[in-house]
Amino acid sequence: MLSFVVFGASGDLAKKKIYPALFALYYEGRLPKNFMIYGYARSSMTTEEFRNKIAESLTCRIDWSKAGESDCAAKSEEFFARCVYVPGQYDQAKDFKALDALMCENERAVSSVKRVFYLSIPPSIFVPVAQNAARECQSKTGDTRVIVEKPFGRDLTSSRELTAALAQDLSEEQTYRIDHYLGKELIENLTVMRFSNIMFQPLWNRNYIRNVQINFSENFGTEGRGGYFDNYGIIRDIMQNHLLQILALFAMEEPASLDAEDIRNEKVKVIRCMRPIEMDNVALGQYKGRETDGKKYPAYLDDETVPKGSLCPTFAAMALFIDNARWDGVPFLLKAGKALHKRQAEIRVQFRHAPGNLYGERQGRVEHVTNELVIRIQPDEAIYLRINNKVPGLGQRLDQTILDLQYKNAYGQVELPDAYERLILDVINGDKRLFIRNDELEAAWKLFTPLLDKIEEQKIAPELYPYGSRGPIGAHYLASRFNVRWGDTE
Ligand SMILES: NC(=O)C1=CN([C@@H]2O[C@H](COP(=O)(O)OP(=O)(O)OC[C@H]3O[C@@H](n4cnc5c(N)ncnc54)[C@H](OP(=O)(O)O)[C@@H]3O)[C@@H](O)[C@H]2O)C=CC1
Ligand SMILES: O=C1O[C@H](COP(=O)(O)O)[C@@H](O)[C@H](O)[C@H]1O
Repeated sequence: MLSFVVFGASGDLAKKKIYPALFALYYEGRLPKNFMIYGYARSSMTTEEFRNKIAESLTCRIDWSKAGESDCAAKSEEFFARCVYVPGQYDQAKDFKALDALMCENERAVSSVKRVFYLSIPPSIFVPVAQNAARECQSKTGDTRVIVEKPFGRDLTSSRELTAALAQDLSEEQTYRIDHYLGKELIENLTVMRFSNIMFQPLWNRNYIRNVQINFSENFGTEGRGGYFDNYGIIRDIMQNHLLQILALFAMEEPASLDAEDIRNEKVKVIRCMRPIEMDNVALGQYKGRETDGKKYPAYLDDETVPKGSLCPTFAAMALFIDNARWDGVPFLLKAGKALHKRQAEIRVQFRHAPGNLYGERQGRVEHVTNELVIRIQPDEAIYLRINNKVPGLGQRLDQTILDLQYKNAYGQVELPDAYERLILDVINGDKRLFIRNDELEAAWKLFTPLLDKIEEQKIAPELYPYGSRGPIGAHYLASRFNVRWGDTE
C-alpha cells in the first residue's frame, strides 16, 4: 500500500503540479491499487473542501485512439475518495502523531506500507517538517521516502547546513531532491539520443562541436513570486539547477549502466571538471516596464514584494567551460531569463564547419552553413538538425534545410506526461536516476557560489531590458566574444 502525504497541501505547487500528476498516474493505472493521499497544511479546510480544491486543477488525459471510452468523471470520483485533508502545524510533533495515527488506521489491513512525504513547502520549514515527519510518521512496515523541493539552499554553506539537518533523521537513500527539468521528456531522451545512436557518438566532443547553448526563457515575469525570487535570482532559480543538470547529462561520459548511481557518478564528474566561472564571462539583466498599444507590462521593481532598488538579476547569460579531454575549449553558453519575448527551453549544438572549400561561394558565410542540432525541450517538443542541401533544380546552389522530428507529428496525439508525473512515479518505484545526489549538489554549489558572492559583494548592477524583449544587449556581446551567435534569437 502507498500512503502519500503532501505537506503544504494548500499551496501553489501542490495544486498546479502534484495533484494533477497523482491523478494522471491514477488515471493511467500507475499507482498501487491500494493508496491514500493525505494533504497536510495549517489552513483550516475540510476534506470536502480539499477535494474541491484538487478538482480545480485536474484534467483527464485523452488517448485519442480510445476516444469515447473516457471515464474521466468516474475516475475523478474514485480518486477523490482516496484524498483526505489533515490540518496541522509544521512544528508540532503532536499534529504529526495525529497524522500518523490516521494513516495507521487506514493501513491496518495491510502488511506492508510505503510512505512518501512531499515537502511542498517554503524552504524555511523544510527541516522541521522533515524531522517531524521522519520522527513521528515513518512507515513501520515498509520504506519511507521524502521528496524535497528546490531550492536546496542558496549557497554552498546553506546547502551543507540543510543537507546536514535533513541527514539527522533521513538517510540519503530516503531523500529525493527533485529537479523537475530532469523529468521532462526531451531531457529523459538526451541519454538515449547520445548513447544509442552511433551517428552522434563520434561527433560529441571538441573536434566537431563548436559551442553548445542551453537556453531558458519565459514570457512572464516573477508576478506574485517576487518575494521568493528576490532572495534567489535567476542564477539560483534556473541555472544552478535546471540548466546545469541539462549540461551535465549532455556532457557526461557514457555511464557503466543505467543504474542511478552510475549515471550520477558521471554527472558529478563532469560538474567537478568545470572551470570556475569568470565574472567577465557573465552578463546580467533585469526587466523594466514597457507599455505597448495601451497595455502596461510591469518592471521587476514594480512588484510590491521586491525591495526598492533591488539589483536581483532576472536574466543571466554565461559562458562555462569543462576542462576535460572531451570538451577542452568548447564554450557552453547558458542563458536564462524572465519576461522575455517567448517561453522556450532548448539545447542548441553548433557544429564546426566542414573543412575545405569545395562549395565556396555557393555556400554563403561560414556561420550560416554549419550544422546545428536543436533539442527543443518545450513547448512543442522537437529535435531537428540543420543541414546543408542542394537547392533542387538546375544549378549548384546550396541552402540550409531541416531534418525535423516534431514530437506531435511523430508520436500522434498522445499527450506527453508532465515532468512531475514521471518523477513522482520514480519515487514510488524507488528509482533515483532523476534525482540530485548530495555530492552533485555540493559540486553545483561549489561552481556557482564564488560567482554569486562576487555579484552580491560587488553589487553588480544588471542591465535593464524591456519586458517582452529578447533580453539585454550584454548577452550578445558575451556570445560574440566567443565568436558565437545565440541560435534562438535568429
Ligand atoms: N510554485 C511553483 O511553481 C514551484 C515551487 N517550487 C518549490 O516548491 C515548494 C512549494 O512551493 P509553493 O507551493 O509555491 O509554495 P507556497 O508559498 O504556496 O507554500 C505552500 C504552503 O506552505 C505554507 N506556507 C507558506 N508560507 C509559509 C511560512 N512562511 N511558514 C509556514 N508555512 C508556510 C502554506 O500553507 P498553510 O499556511 O496552509 O500551512 C502554503 O499553502 C517551495 O519550496 C518552492 O520553492 C519549486 C518549483 C516551482
Ligand atoms: O523551478 C522553476 O521552474 C519554473 C519553470 O518551469 P517550467 O517547467 O514551467 O519551465 C520557473 O518559472 C520558476 O521560476 C522556477 O522556480
